Amino acid sequence: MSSLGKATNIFWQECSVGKLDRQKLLNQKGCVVWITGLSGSGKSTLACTLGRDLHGRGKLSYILDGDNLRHGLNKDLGFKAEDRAENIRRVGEVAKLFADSGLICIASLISPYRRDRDSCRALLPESSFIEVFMNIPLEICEARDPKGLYKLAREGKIKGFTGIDDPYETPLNCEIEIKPQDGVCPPPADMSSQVVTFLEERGFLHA
Ligand SMILES: Nc1ncnc2c1ncn2[C@@H]1O[C@H](COP(=O)(O)OS(=O)(=O)O)[C@@H](OP(=O)(O)O)[C@H]1O
Ligand SMILES: Nc1ncnc2c1ncn2[C@@H]1O[C@H](COP(=O)(O)OP(=O)(O)O)[C@@H](O)[C@H]1O
Repeated sequence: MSSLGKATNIFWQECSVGKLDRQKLLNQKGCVVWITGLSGSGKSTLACTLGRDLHGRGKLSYILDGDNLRHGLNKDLGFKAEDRAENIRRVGEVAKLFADSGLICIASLISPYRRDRDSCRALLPESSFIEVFMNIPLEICEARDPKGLYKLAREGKIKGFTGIDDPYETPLNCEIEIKPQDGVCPPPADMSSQVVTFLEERGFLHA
């Protein structure tokens, strides 16, 4: 299998230990839980809670957090649409490798463009890309504003801030939606258990 970019004369190297062997070792199935939503919607909170809950069940996961990756792998990227697209493309490729290693990869990024998220989905085997939409209204995210970024965006001190003067395209085909009930957001433990239940029902928590 290969997908050629700029390089020519490159070949795919097969090895004798494969994904199924690794999954058997870990007693789980590799997949990507892709958490998308506005800044302040609770993506990192869900990612960390889910990571801890999976760890408690003896399941190996790894978190790819947009904010964190922008300190290293993606430090050369800003927030214009093409930079966000490259950000998501890189993280999608890394997530694909983690899933192939047998891990439950938890990616938490705003990932505001549908096309970019769908490209990541297309990298993964059927049904192993699980899109989680943090459907939390802007007013709630803005009221939380833990980093003070919405305030700066409203004051015009940050340009192109998602939800203020930059777009967020809501998912059309997500597997899981997290949203307030009667105006109240589910607590982190409930958000996480919604995802754990999905993973369990779809057989990801066993080889
Ligand atoms: N202009 C603008 N728009 C949105 N977010 C901004 C911006 N500038 C800085 N930040 C901070 O960057 C974090 C989002 O990074 P991501 O890599 O997840 O963004 S994206 O997926 O490429 O859109 C985001 O983190 P979260 O609040 O955790 O979402 C912000 O802390
Ligand atoms: N389910 C929740 N209920 C109440 N507050 C939450 C919930 N999830 C996250 N928060 C709070 O909202 C803020 C933003 O959460 P965070 O996980 O950093 O969002 P994001 O990663 O999407 O920017 C934090 O202060 C966090 O403690």
